[in-house]
Amino acid sequence: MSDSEHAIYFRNVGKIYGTGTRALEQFTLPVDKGEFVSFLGPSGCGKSTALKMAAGLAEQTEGDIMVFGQTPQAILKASNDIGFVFQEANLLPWRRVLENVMLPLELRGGSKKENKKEAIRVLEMVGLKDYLTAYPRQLSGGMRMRVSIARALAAKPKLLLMDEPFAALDELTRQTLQRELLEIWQREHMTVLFVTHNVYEAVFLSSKIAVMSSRPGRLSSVIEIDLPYPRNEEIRTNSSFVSYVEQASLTLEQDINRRETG
Ligand SMILES: Nc1ncnc2c1ncn2[C@@H]1O[C@H](COP(=O)(O)OP(=O)(O)OP(=O)(O)O)[C@@H](O)[C@H]1O
Repeated sequence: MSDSEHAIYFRNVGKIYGTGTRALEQFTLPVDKGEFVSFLGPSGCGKSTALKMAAGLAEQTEGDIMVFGQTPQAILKASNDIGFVFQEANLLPWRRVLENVMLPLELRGGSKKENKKEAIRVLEMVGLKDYLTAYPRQLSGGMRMRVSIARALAAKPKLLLMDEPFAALDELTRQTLQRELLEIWQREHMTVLFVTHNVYEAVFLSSKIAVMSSRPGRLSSVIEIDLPYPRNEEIRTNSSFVSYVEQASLTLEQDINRRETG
């Protein structure tokens, strides 16, 4: 498979920050187009660093990263193919919901009418069509995160990078948003890279989990999650689901034990 046939290819990637901290080492991971891949690993193992480099917001100090066959910086400059969602919704408080979602489209240019139509389409998709004129302060945390997701989707990214987007939400809201995200992913045919600490979340969402070792982050193992989509709530009690959770937890624990005894 050539590089352009992969959504992302991390090849022997290393990152040493200016402070001397080594965040990643020899990190290699190919991601096929249309996959849903989670990065699962202990705090500080370099998950966010890997995501930022894929977005072109930070640069690796070793190895290379290709996104649809190009460098992330080239993609960032030339297109809106990469969308980013952070743990905080990061909405502009003085802009209404619709205006927040229209912002990236406005920055890109195009007709106001078309931009508005697209913003409404994605807000409908995340279940917020009745809140177009609300301000962020009038929304719950889960609703604000939906706006943030809608804003990322408005530019129709081919690759969506999500850095612990549901970490600050209560468990029920988190589960609802997980289901909604999977529906959107399937409908829009995107590739998703999703950072999480949460083993259950990683198994529920992913077609593949990249388990990372503690800092400097390396790839410990890749777990293919062979559970059919669409995935609904019942799957969480399915015996295969439970054994994937055990497998991922064990891989994480083994790495921590190795570090403590090694
Ligand atoms: N801008 C920076 N300058 C210097 N060091 C940094 C910078 N960003 C991250 N680091 C360090 O790099 C390491 C990896 O950080 P990173 O945020 O990528 O980890 P993470 O796995 O996403 O952590 P968490 O799960 O806690 O969010 C950490 O030791 C962190 O302190």
